Amino acid sequence: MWPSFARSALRKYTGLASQTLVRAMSSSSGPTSPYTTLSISRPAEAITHVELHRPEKRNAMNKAFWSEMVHCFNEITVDPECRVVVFSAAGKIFTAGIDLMDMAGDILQPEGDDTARISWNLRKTVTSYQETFSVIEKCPKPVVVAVHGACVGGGIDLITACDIRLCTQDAWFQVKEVDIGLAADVGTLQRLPKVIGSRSLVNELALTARKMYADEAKSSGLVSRVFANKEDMMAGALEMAGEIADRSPVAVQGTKINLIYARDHSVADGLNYVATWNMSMLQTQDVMKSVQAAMEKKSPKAVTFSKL
Ligand SMILES: CCC/C=C/C=C/C(=O)SCCNC(=O)CCNC(=O)[C@H](O)C(C)(C)COP(=O)(O)OP(=O)(O)OC[C@H]1O[C@@H](n2cnc3c(N)ncnc32)[C@H](O)[C@@H]1OP(=O)(O)O
Repeated sequence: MWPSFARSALRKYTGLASQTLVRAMSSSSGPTSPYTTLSISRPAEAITHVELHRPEKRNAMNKAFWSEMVHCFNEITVDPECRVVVFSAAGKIFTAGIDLMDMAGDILQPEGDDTARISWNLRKTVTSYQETFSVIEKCPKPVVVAVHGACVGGGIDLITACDIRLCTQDAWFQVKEVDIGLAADVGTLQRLPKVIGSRSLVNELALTARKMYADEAKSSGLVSRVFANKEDMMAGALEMAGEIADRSPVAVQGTKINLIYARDHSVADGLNYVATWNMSMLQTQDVMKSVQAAMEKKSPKAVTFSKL
């Protein structure tokens, strides 16, 4: 049975029976065309659910995955019906990271006639894999990621590119790359230090590949909430996504873009950027609508915002 807050959230956002949505959120039958590794659904208005869907291989990231993610998030970026994304995984765990069978050729036997060409091709491969997760960050719609079970290697690259991280009590996280002889190269080493406050802890995790469990993930700031089980987590993720979707998309998307800009620049540069941003965006009708609703003590849900 779903917790009461989840049932009320589900009713609030859709008016549909909660059990229908539970099924839509958590038991997709397989990948959604044109994808072979992702299942895409719309569990509630303005919310897109992206689910990793290779459960029999523990959602290992095969060749198809690396390009499907780029296609998927480019579509979401321009989809005016989507205001927020919930990202989760089907099956026993979140992900086992890179598919060690399918990807070995690209990494271990790169093509090219000489060292320069082999190196150049390998560089192109790495930068294209980086885009698989950078698209999450470049997408202006906030992404709430919900992790259960293991989140290994490439999984850390993925979740550190998301905006809000949730996990279950049984979740564990592992920066596994040193164990397979490489320096992580698709985002973990760049983003994890910006997520976790302790540089020492980041270094420890990346250099030893030790597992970090849910409680430490919470206390270190990797995740913001821990749930007893996956069902509760998906309800919590959907409720949070609903809170975001209720608000002005101009405000929400501008907030994501400015938070990421501020992370990567000085305070002075960030203030300059947001001043220029808001010299346009403050002119949106959404400000007047939102202020009026606040004055009338109405919730943002009561306001109709134009699509963006
Ligand atoms: C330029 C490249 C940038 C990217 C770099 C990324 C690097 C990384 O991701 S490093 C991390 C690599 N991953 C691993 O080392 C994890 C390996 N897997 C495991 O340790 C376990 O599978 C796991 C603890 C995650 C789950 O254990 P469980 O007992 O639940 O499952 P298994 O019986 O082990 O596996 C079930 C089937 O899934 C296949 N599988 C699991 N992981 C992978 C993988 N990483 N690659 C390919 N296939 C994987 C496993 O072979 C089983 O398949 P089958 O035998 O056909 O049933």
